[in-house]
Amino acid sequence: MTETPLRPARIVAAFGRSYLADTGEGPPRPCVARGKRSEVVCGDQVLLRLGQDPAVIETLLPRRNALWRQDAWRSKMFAANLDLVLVVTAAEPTPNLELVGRALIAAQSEDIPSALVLNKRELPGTARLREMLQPLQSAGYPIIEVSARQAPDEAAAILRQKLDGRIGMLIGASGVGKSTLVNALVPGLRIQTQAISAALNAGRHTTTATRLYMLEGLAPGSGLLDSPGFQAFGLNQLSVSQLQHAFPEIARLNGTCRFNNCTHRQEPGCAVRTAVEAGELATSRYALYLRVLQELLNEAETRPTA
Ligand SMILES: Nc1nc2c(ncn2[C@@H]2O[C@H](COP(=O)(O)OP(=O)(O)OP(=O)(O)O)[C@@H](O)[C@H]2O)c(=O)[nH]1
Ligand SMILES: [Zn+2]
Repeated sequence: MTETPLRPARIVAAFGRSYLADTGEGPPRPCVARGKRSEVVCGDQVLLRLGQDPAVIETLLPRRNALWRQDAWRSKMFAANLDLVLVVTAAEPTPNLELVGRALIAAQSEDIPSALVLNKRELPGTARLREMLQPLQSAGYPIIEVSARQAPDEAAAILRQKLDGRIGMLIGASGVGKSTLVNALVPGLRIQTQAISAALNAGRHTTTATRLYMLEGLAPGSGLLDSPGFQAFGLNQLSVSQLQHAFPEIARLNGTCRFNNCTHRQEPGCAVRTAVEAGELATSRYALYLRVLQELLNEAETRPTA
């Protein structure tokens, strides 16, 4: 018996151990992973064996990057091979800058470029929000102002430009307007979502499935990854040096502290603390660095030794 050849494909939906893969031809194909462990995530590039239903993922190709989500118990990888993370904020509900800061750490530590999307720009609280985002802008993150409700076509046009040739993900606290933006960006979203649920054969539970919507009319491979119900990033897998690298304004000072392995806490001759004291590095950002650092150190202490 001759085996059908392998086809490269991209995972566009993941739910439990059921997947949909886009081969670039026809609708996405239902497929399953070989072996027991489900280690395939949305955005993964794979080699598919067609000719059976569901198709079989024979090979998982190396990932360029990955993002982890955190639940009460553990960090779990949920997306891979991203080119852009768009962190959405708005003046209402009360901005969650902690989530914004942590999203930027997750993206930056994996070398995924990110930008801030300030949605609901017509709200009176926007001027204040701009001030709050100032430290992030100084650190180098661009800010894109849109109004998904009042000017959806304009918002879509601006974001489509950013997504041309890229796979992007929208991240933000509940109520900032992510669904409104996804709806503006992906025509026929509801129909696509229903088709995905039907193909995954998992019914209404798929509302929590991570999905990748390929965007028409842009360079091939442009898409938007949607991860509903997303709560918090898993950052516990980071090393201290990865964390330092994840703050552009701290990474810039790399090598200028007295000690090579400076953690930027109490060490004498710390260039980072000097910059904070001089007002050159935002105290809010330094405080976030210290909080996440402490979490990593606590985690390392409780981690069972292999
Ligand atoms: N004023 C204003 N309201 C907006 C804008 N964009 C979205 N909204 C409203 O904000 C509310 C929340 O929007 P959603 O798109 O559901 O927000 P979400 O981020 O998807 O929220 P979750 O589903 O809870 O994660 C809705 O009432 C939207 O109509 C905007 O540009 N201006
Ligand atoms: Zn230091």
